[in-house]
Amino acid sequence: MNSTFRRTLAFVGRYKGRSFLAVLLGFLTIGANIGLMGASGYLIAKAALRPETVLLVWVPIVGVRFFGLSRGVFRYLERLASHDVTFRVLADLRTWIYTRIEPRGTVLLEDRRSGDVLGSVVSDVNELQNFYLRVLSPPLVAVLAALLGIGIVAWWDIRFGLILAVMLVLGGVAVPALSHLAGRRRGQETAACRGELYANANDLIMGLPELLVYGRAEEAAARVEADQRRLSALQKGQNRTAAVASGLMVACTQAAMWLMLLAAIPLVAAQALSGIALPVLAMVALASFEAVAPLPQTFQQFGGIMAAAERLFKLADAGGPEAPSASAASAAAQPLPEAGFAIHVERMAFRYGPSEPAALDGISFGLPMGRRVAVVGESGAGKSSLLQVLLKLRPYEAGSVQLAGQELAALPEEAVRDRFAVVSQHVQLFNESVRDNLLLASPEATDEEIEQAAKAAQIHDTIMNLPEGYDTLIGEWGSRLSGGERQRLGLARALLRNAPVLLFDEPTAGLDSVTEEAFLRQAEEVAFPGKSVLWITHKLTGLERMDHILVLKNGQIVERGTHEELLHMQGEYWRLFRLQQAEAVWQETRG
Ligand SMILES: Nc1ncnc2c1ncn2[C@@H]1O[C@H](COP(=O)(O)OP(=O)(O)OP(=O)(O)O)[C@@H](O)[C@H]1O
Repeated sequence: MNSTFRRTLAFVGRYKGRSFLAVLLGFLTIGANIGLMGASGYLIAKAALRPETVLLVWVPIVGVRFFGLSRGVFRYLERLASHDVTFRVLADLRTWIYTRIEPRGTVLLEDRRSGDVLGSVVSDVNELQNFYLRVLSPPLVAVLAALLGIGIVAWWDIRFGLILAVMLVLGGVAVPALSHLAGRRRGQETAACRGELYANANDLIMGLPELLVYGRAEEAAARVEADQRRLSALQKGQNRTAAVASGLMVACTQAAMWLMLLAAIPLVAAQALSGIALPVLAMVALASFEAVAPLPQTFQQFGGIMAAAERLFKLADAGGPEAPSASAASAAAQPLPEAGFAIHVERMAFRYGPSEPAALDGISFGLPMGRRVAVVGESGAGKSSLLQVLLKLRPYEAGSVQLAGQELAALPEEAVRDRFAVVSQHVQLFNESVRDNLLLASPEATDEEIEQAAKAAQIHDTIMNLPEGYDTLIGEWGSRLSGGERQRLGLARALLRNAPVLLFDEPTAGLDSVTEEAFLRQAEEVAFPGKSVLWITHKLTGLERMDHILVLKNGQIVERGTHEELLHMQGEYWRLFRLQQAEAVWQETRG
């Protein structure tokens, strides 16, 4: 918790000057209120004594006007300054978290549920806007303003200062701290209950068809209702605690005023104190409580804000230590050729973490320019890991990976990714127009180039049948696309990119054999020519088209050769091939 606080504080630390200005303005606002109340008390008392000339009350009248006006101005400036600091800190945080997760974006999304990542980035960063506004600034302002109030009353008599100090600590610190302690367990239960309610409601809505079919919908709805009832009860309890706390705070404020009067009246009676001091003391005591009024929120929100910061830092740290900057990596690197370069991998090893077993070990192969190499293997063999290393999403720990004779580790990430086009199993479509979705791969492509790519990938006719052709928003249409159509859009995207190396990551997973064959044919006709192709798959279909096949098992290459050579060997490849054939026959007879 301590280090989280310090790390969060460091973001505010960049704006020390502005932060202190905001605190100073906060102090001046409350100071003006104390001045206003004090001057008003003095004016009322003085006026009640019917002064002979208005000149005698002229100073307090000016004081009331001055403090009344300046309070508004200070409050406005304080809001401006504190929100300026807050939004600067938020902008820095967002940029920082983005630059930390961007190079490992796909990796992070893979490791966790993408909703978790989004939730963390959006709501946790938002939660942190309260760090300065609710946690940092109010206690500082409170201390300064309370000292001012105490100083003013202590000027008459030190005992008044002591009374006010004790009551401010009671009302501003002890009451909120106690109510926070009393409500903490209930707060945790509420958070857990809310999570359960969301999860159960989500299950109910998303799983409704299955629940209806199995006759369990009512049971699931009852669970959601029970959660809702429990949540309401917990919230009621929380509100009760908050109401008691705020009542106690008001009681402390009033008690401070009465105690002050009780202490002052005997002094007035003994003529040790002027009667005019009475309303001034009472009013200053009341006004001083404005300083501690926001502290209950500080207590309430501190835990939640620190938890949000902790989640964010965890997310940012998930990819390991801060990556060296692109410029540092590129300092020694020559630009990669635009086209036609070979990839060489030599005894490369990779693991996901220091305590993880090697996911890839002793990997050596070459992808000469214009050749087609397939990497095959069962689930968990290490295919995706290899792809991630090649795209520089994960660093290899030993051996060498060279693009055009240059070590991958020394090349800037963008330069590496620029030279690859990826067609993956999940073609991500964004809710933009079809054209914009295709332009993602190559923002400068002309309309003709887009059409050419779509025609080559045989998706042009499908697009032209849409209500607005290439300008149709993907939206609902995206979810109605068949698997084959999605893959063809992905292929069109990759074609538009016009990168020298094409990486296919399980491109035909989930496609039936007819669609798969059509996709393979299109890929071979329009995508392969003139490119280096790395085809990563667990499906051993269409591999006769490849120049070389690597068989991965437990992170190692156990066999290599052409489709025919590997079948002839009757080893791992042959075993996998026969298994898949048997499965296909079984599926057919079942169908
Ligand atoms: N994020 C991760 N953290 C730790 N280990 C991982 C991670 N991802 C994969 N692994 C492990 O690394 C090994 C290789 O996994 P990889 O995902 O590369 O296999 P794959 O051949 O692509 O499998 P699939 O076809 O199922 O995607 C496996 O033992 C897997 O458990």
